[in-house]
Amino acid sequence: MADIVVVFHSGYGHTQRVAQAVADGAQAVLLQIDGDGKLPAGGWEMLAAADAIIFGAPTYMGGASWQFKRFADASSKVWFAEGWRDKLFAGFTNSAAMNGDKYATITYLWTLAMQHHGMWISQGLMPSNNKAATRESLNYVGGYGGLMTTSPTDASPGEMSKGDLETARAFGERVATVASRWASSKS
Ligand SMILES: Cc1cc2nc3c(=O)[nH]c(=O)nc-3n(C[C@H](O)[C@H](O)[C@H](O)COP(=O)(O)O)c2cc1C
Repeated sequence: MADIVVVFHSGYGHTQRVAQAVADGAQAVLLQIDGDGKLPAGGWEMLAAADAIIFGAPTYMGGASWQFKRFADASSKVWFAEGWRDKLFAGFTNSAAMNGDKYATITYLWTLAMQHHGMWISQGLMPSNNKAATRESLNYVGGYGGLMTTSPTDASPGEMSKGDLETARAFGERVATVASRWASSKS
């Protein structure tokens, strides 16, 4: 089985819930960036050992939270040594508005993966975009480049859409499937 790490920041717990669902689907380890933008002890080593890294950040003011960006900037040390070259990457974001400029965050996560010479895994589910679709349908938010989920500003993490969490789980499963194919093609 591939070694997958979900590295994420969450200011108020919503993105954390999504991260948990992604990790459940991918059978991945969770690595939380703290309120100062730092990883716990051993975090960089976990990332170095991973076959696939899934980035997660809430969308704040049309981009990733500053704590995630601090982590990203700190990864420049890894970048110098090309330490993440040819790893698999994927990304997700949660925000309050259905659009809310989430795609800007996904684009940033993709750019970070590209700077590290990585391979990007897309969201992988068709959107639920017909009249029969409901808020709890899979990929109702309609992401392609990465997983996008939505929680209204007055909703607690416990009130997140079950459909979004199922979508997150399916996204995690996709990363695990691709990662195991990738690992077997290298051996
Ligand atoms: C500083 C700040 C900026 C935000 N900017 C956006 C935004 O640009 N678009 C949006 O849809 N929601 C925005 N939101 C709402 C958050 O994305 C939303 O509450 C999200 O669930 C927070 O995730 P978290 O609980 O993991 O921190 C913003 C929230 C904060 C606190």
